[in-house]
Amino acid sequence: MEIRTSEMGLVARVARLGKHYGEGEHRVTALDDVSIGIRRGQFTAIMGPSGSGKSTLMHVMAGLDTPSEGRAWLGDDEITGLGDAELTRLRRRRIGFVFQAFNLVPTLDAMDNIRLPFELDGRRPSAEERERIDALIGALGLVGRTGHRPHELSGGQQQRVAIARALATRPDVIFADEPTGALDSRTSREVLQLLRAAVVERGQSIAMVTHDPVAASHADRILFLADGRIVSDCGAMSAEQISETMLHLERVA
Ligand SMILES: Nc1ncnc2c1ncn2[C@@H]1O[C@H](COP(=O)(O)OP(=O)(O)OP(=O)(O)O)[C@@H](O)[C@H]1O
Repeated sequence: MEIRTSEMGLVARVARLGKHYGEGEHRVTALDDVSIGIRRGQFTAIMGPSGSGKSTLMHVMAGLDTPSEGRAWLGDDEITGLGDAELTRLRRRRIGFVFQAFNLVPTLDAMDNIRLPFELDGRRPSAEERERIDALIGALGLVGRTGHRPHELSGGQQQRVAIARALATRPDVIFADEPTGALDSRTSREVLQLLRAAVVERGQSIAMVTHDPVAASHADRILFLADGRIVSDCGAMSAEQISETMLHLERVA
């Protein structure tokens, strides 16, 4: 019998993953035989040169993209081969997303965007959840902005709404793609501290793609990708050590 993902102390994992685009001489290999797990209660950063496969790996792990080869699990559920409806349900219950393109609904104001995961799950936030949402709005400096629609907010404010939305339902795992990309350094630090608190205080798990060595230095573990493969799996590192590793990978890429 197969060992379950949870018994391995993981919240998500992939095995022998491959992802290709195009055919023949146009074929691009985005992921090449990747086997890796995201550990429960850890903040994992995923780094690597541009085009190394970071976003593809995160999208496959989160069930947003299907692999060409290999298998993927979210918790104990294998997601490879699941239909759209089942995948959507799993994602909604288990995952929070913070993506570069924010993925906010343009016609909804900030508060309704934050409450959207509850709405989609067919329920209203409980009193405790409403309190958590208010605390997130305060911590993210969004007080007074909750009635604004995305186009009335700056890029950084939109990103903070996306972060509040991802944390509001307290999902098992949060997938974040460049969550601090649109933020100034002070707000970045606050966002990273909030993500850390989700891990340390509430035992949630985070996988974060980033180019920023300072952002990655908040992580417990750093995975480095190059040419679609995991080339290094490290514990916490300083921003300087991370920059050096990245320089080395970019030189050999
Ligand atoms: N839809 C697609 N069609 C064709 N090729 C793609 C597609 N998506 C990604 N790729 C290619 O797959 C490889 C990995 O892309 P991916 O976006 O995962 O890299 P990344 O490490 O996230 O890059 P970046 O840091 O620049 O965002 C790249 O060579 C990219 O050009």
